Amino acid sequence: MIRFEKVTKRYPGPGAPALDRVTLDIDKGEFVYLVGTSGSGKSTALRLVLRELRPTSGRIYVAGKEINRMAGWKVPRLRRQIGTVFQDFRLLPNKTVAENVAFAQQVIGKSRREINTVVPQTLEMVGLKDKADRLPDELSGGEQQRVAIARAFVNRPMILIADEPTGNLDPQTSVGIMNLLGEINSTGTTVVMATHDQTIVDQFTKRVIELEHGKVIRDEASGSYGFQH
Ligand SMILES: Nc1ncnc2c1ncn2[C@@H]1O[C@H](COP(=O)(O)OP(=O)(O)OP(=O)(O)O)[C@@H](O)[C@H]1O
Repeated sequence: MIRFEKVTKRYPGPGAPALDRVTLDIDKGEFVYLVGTSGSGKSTALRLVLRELRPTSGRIYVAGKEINRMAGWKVPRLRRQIGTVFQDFRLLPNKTVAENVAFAQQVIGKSRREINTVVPQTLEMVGLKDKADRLPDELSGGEQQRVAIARAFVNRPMILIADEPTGNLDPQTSVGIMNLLGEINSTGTTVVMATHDQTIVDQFTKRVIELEHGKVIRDEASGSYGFQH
């Protein structure tokens, strides 16, 4: 589903590359944690998958297509197949919960009829059916993250990218978010989650890919946050 072949990314200026000849393969339906200290290249890797950045060298395939050779007009279609969730939720503050989720469908031209069916279903899935008419700032952090996940999932993407989704949440709320990401993964959506959350990685055991100075230093099918000696 996602394949990096000797991918190097250098930002302008001096210094080591942010990613250095990274090769990895993530299959459809996998759940993968991307771990590593701050600056190790996690966000860079995620942004490359979205084609928000272009690699300096190497090839990146998403769903069998080499995305750097893809014409610019096809990039929106690529991004529609990838849901994104961030640490800071990024909800539209003046729109209600339901409107935030509906917006993701409106921008890709879904009919009102479909939106009226799918948005309530998705809000039910994330446990927010009763809060559809609230504004984001009337919700807890965990609830806001559920809205963000509903918005990312409402178009049933092939891939869900989550960059520190539990970074602003307390441990118990984080567990609820992980259960939800697990549920989404069980529908066949590939989940790639960059995280510093050791407790979560050790509790919800999944494949772990660790980056250090832009290189893959560990890739374990069922790993923990830190290397186990
Ligand atoms: N836009 C940019 N311009 C220049 N250098 C950048 C840019 N974005 C990231 N970098 C550098 O690339 C390296 C990797 O950064 P990246 O954000 O991918 O790391 P990260 O593992 O996601 O870190 P964190 O855990 O803090 O989010 C760092 O050295 C960083 O300073």
